[in-house]
Order: sequence, then C-alpha cells, then structure tokens
Amino acid sequence: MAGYAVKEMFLTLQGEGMNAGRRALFIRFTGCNLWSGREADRATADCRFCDTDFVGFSGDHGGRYADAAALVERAATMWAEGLEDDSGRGFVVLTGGEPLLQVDAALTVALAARGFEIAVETNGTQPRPPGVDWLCVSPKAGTEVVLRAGDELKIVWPQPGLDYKAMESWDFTHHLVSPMDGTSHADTQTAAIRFVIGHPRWRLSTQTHKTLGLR
Ligand SMILES: C[S@@+](CC[C@H](N)C(=O)[O-])C[C@H]1O[C@@H](n2cnc3c(N)ncnc32)[C@H](O)[C@@H]1O
Ligand SMILES: Nc1nc2[nH]cc(C(=O)O)c2c(=O)[nH]1
Ligand code: SF4
Ligand SMILES: [Mg+2]
Repeated sequence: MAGYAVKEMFLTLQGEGMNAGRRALFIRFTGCNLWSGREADRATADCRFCDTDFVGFSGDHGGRYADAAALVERAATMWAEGLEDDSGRGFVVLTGGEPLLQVDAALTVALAARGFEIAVETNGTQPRPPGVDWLCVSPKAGTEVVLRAGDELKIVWPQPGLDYKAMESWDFTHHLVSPMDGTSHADTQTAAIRFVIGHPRWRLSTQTHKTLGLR
C-alpha cells in the first residue's frame, strides 16, 4: 500500500546506544517481519523478547501518511516544539517494528531536505536504504542478517544461539551489549555486565529512557 504506516511519533531523548541522551524525534513504523506483534504468536516468533507495541496506528500521531512530504511535515512540526535553540539540525530516529520494511529514498531525501540527521534502529534483515546517517543493527538469533556494516551493532543479551564472535568481524564502529528487558531483568543485567568483563571490545548499553521515566 502506498505511503507509510506509522504506529506513533514522539519527542524524547534517545535512550540507547552511542547517541543516548540526545534530543530525538522517534518515528515508530507499524509492523515487523520477525513477529506479528500479537502475544498469541510470541512463543513461535523469530524474535520473542520484543518490548514494543508496533501493531496498528493507535499511538500519538499514528496513522497512514500518504507520502514522505506529509510525514516529514509532521516530524518538523514536532521537532520544533519547545526548541529554544534552532541553530542545529533535527535528529530523527526511525524505528518500529522494523523500519526498513518501509523507509525508502523518498523519505530520507525529504527528511534531509528539512535538515534532519537520520538514525535507524533495525534488526538487520533488510537492505539499507540510501541517506541514512546512523545505522544501529540489533541482530536476532537464528535470523539472516544482511546488514553487516554500520555505526553500532547492539546485541540484546543473553540471547542463546547468537553468534557474536562471527559478528566481531563485521564492519561496525561500536559494539554494544544491552541487557534483555522482561522478566528477571536483574539477571540479564548481571549477564550483560559479565559479558563485557569477558569481552573488552564490547560496551554496556542500557535502556536509559526506562530508568529515567522517558518514553
Ligand atoms: C523494538 S526494536 C525496533 C527496531 C528493530 N526491529 C530492531 O529490532 O532493532 C528497538 C530496539 O529495542 C531492542 N529491544 C527489543 N526488545 C528488547 C528487550 N526486551 N530488551 C532490550 N532491548 C530490546 C531491539 O533489539 C532494538 O535494538
Ligand atoms: N527513548 C527511547 N529511546 C529508544 N531507543 C531505541 C528505542 C526503540 O524502541 O527503538 C527507543 C525508545 O522507544 N525510546
Ligand atoms: S525485530 Fe525488533 S520490532 Fe521486531 S519483534 Fe524483534 S525487537 Fe520487536
Ligand atoms: Mg524501545
């Protein structure tokens, strides 16, 4: 279907990764290729630990945007809210769901023309569209990752069957380990810290928005 299916849009601080702490406008796209988003399907999905509702259009500013111009218009308006210094560029994070099922050159060109720096959070199973400034790939065990180069590789830990050793030869600038949220978060934090202690090329990345009470 034409246009872009968006679950929600919100202004917050990037909570994760090397850009953590930056003012960021999030666009969360509807849908993912590794899980339907229905709880009934979680146990049999290719990705079973997702912390996100990406189904439908029900969130703030969710909906079907007819074209890139309409989506970027909304993004620019939202970015301007509360801005006291407009001398810098906007920073947009495209996530989901799986954003690379929908993000295309029309959208990145339109965002760049409005001055946005473009970051993407992806599971790495889809090709990279042109015009992305910052690529974060978060591989899921048992899936075919085609995006083996980028800015940050962020593994959710622990993930049985994830071949992180092979990933160390991929072409990423930063290697991050993020404790899996869900039941027994204390245990996954401990496991992630232990992983970093044993593997110095990896760095701990926590979901700071959750502890700060941000979206
Ligand atoms: C909801 S996903 C959307 C983008 C894309 N589908 C992906 O998986 O990278 C955004 C980020 O949250 C991470 N994530 C999802 N569920 C998580 C969980 N339970 N604990 C920690 N990180 C999680 C993903 O690995 C990814 O880095
Ligand atoms: N604040 C905040 N930072 C984030 N970084 C990655 C997120 C995501 O869900 O992709 C996310 C999110 O949902 N909120
Ligand atoms: S790939 Fe990303 S959006 Fe899809 S189910 Fe997994 S964590 Fe959620
Ligand atoms: Mg999130």
